[in-house]
Amino acid sequence: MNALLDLAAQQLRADLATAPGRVRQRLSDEGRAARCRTIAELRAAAKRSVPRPIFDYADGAAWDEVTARRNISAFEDVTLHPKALTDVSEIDLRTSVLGGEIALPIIAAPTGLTGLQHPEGEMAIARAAHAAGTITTLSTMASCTIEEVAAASDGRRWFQLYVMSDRGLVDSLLARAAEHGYEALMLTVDVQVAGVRERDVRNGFSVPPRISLKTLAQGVTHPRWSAGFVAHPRMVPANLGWEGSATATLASAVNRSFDPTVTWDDLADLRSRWKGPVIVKGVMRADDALRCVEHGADAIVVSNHGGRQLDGAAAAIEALPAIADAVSGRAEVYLDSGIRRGTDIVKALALGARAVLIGRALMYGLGAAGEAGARRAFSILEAELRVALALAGYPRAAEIGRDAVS
Ligand SMILES: Cc1cc2nc3c(=O)[nH]c(=O)nc-3n(C[C@H](O)[C@H](O)[C@H](O)COP(=O)(O)O)c2cc1C
Ligand SMILES: CCCCC(=O)C(=O)O
Repeated sequence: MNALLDLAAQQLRADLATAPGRVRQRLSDEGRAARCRTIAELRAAAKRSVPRPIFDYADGAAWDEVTARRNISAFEDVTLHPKALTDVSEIDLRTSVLGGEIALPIIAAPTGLTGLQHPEGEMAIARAAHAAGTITTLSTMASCTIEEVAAASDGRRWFQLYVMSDRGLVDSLLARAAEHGYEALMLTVDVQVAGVRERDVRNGFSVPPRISLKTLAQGVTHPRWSAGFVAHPRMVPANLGWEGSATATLASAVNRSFDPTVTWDDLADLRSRWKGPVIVKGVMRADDALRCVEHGADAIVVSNHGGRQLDGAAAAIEALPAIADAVSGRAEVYLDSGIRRGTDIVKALALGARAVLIGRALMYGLGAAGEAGARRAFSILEAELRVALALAGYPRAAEIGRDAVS
């Protein structure tokens, strides 16, 4: 009995001695990130951590959000057919994109106004992507500058372009991206005009944020987020000269500055001017994919912008097989929109994608726990992908094919 009590007392003393360290760890970004075991848990943590309008900007989608939900449910409609008795002692996630190897077939999607989730914004995403051995894509609407992200982390970087009516601005963005080592240009073609995200409308989401009693109350109830925001307010896109501009809804700012006349001629023009690879993002039809190939695109991203643009559009995973068939190896095909699980990635690879891009998974991670949270998003998906490939009987991610799914 006495021996037992001694043991308990000893353990209690040891626990108390390490308690401050453990409390610090629990409260640290690393601790918060580590407690999230799934992308869904990162989402729940982000929802608690950042003001509601900022969570809604990332989480929300267009109109009834039907396509956003369908992006996820359509993965459930794809069935895996596991192959028996293959040696899965070594799982190889490597693949090559645009002539270079990446450690896993997951790339950071371009996201605008990322600095609202966390002041390190796209710098944190870049560090997390590079730590995972993959590529980061910087948005035209990024909160951090082209130069800041280039300086923040060594690794492969792509630059995503929205064609603005001010073509001088486009020229200067391209020149800065090329000068700072962004190897590929990703032209996004599904924001002809701003999609209507009703959560943003309801929340009065605007750039720069409008300060009201309601937003102040949000700030008070999210003190960790507020401390970051006050120290490094990243209120507007950093590369467009919008500093000091009057508050406007995101949709009206986009509709004022993006060029709705963009056509295939502009793709041809960009193709001839950009020296590196060109990727077209937001392709949902086989005929468009073929036209991209004819225009010299090196890669396309099958994407409906995470359901944030045309509600009612098909899920990206539904559009993928016909596009992969039409392209038939003449350009690389990637997919985004709805990736939340390792099995989603297995399904996308099986249906013809060489890699996937992730948008919200990283936004949730960043909102929940900054760079540690973004790293966590990569590590959760990587771990799930490893187990899913082993159980599917395909030890090499690059070799999974159509026979694995129906
Ligand atoms: C908060 C947020 C901002 C985005 N900003 C951009 C952008 O500036 N440029 C772009 O091409 N796509 C943008 N997207 C779309 C993503 O690149 C990607 O297509 C989408 O997030 C994929 O769906 P997922 O979030 O389900 O992974 C954004 C997405 C989110 C969630
Ligand atoms: C409306 C375009 C702004 C940035 C973006 O692409 C997004 O929020 O999805």
